[in-house]
Amino acid sequence: MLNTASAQVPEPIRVVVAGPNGRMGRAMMEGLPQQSGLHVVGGLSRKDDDEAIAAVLAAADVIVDFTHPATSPALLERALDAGVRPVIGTSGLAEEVLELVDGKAREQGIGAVWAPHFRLAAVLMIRFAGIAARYLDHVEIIEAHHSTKADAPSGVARTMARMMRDVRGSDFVDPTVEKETLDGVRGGVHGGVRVHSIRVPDIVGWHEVMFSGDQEQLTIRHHETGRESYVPAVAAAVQKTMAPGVIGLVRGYDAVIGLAD
Ligand SMILES: NC(=O)C1=CN([C@@H]2O[C@H](COP(=O)(O)OP(=O)(O)OC[C@H]3O[C@@H](n4cnc5c(N)ncnc54)[C@H](OP(=O)(O)O)[C@@H]3O)[C@@H](O)[C@H]2O)C=CC1
Ligand SMILES: O=C(O)C1=N[C@H](C(=O)O)C[C@H](O)C1
Repeated sequence: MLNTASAQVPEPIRVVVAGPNGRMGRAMMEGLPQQSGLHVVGGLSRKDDDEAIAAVLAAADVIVDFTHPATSPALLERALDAGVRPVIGTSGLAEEVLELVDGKAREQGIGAVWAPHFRLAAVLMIRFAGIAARYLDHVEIIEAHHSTKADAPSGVARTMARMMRDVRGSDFVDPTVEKETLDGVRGGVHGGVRVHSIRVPDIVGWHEVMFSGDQEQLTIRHHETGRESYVPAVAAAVQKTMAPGVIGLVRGYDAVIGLAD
């Protein structure tokens, strides 16, 4: 005899996608409905008025945000006030915004996820760079993206520069160039880490971290070729925000998947 009590199917998680017409938004709108346990209820665009935003948020459990640092903070705040859990991929957000998300999520007793990169190999690159930063005195980051990317440097480059400076506990050695014959030629700098941003058509994402020690160099490189593979990772982050006991902001895709040290 069928035991109907144990055959209950859980309700799907209702997801709204911010920026559904952007490159990442399109990938989410196409891919997330295929993910088990998820139901995409709609998208939120800058064109939507207050009423439309309120209606979509009222029908959602989670908001997936790959938009722009100018508009993302207000939308995230609004979503959190409505009790909707954010999964944030937008780059260029200030630390204060992430702290606000964490605080509001805790107030509401709900989860949230932010990740500078939602790909496994990218997370490994960030981890490996953190290890090498403890031992090698010189490092520079080169990142390349499509020419329509809004921000520079990439969120990942910024995150890695800060993280490497933090694990080292002091600035990296940043050699002085006696005469720069082109303004800005040495890139941006954080904690002695030089960061160089390349913008050309048709590159999805490319990061290289180049360390130098004593008569030796170490290069860690990540290169991605498409956006479809973000979908299962973002779906895992959506699930994470809903997991029992997850309250406040979970930082990094490594924390979402419980990557072992
Ligand atoms: N964490 C990660 O793993 C990844 C993060 N990203 C980040 O996700 C974000 C989106 O990337 P991508 O999809 O390539 O970007 P797109 O420019 O293709 O799309 C962004 C969308 O955001 C919306 N938007 C809201 N506010 C603004 C604004 N002020 N200016 C421009 N667009 C705005 C637009 O939609 P509308 O007009 O409908 O509102 C637009 O379609 C970026 O910050 C990027 O760095 C990208 C890939 C991976
Ligand atoms: O804009 C992109 O495309 C990407 N942005 C993220 C970043 O700024 O680090 C991550 C990835 O490199 C793709």
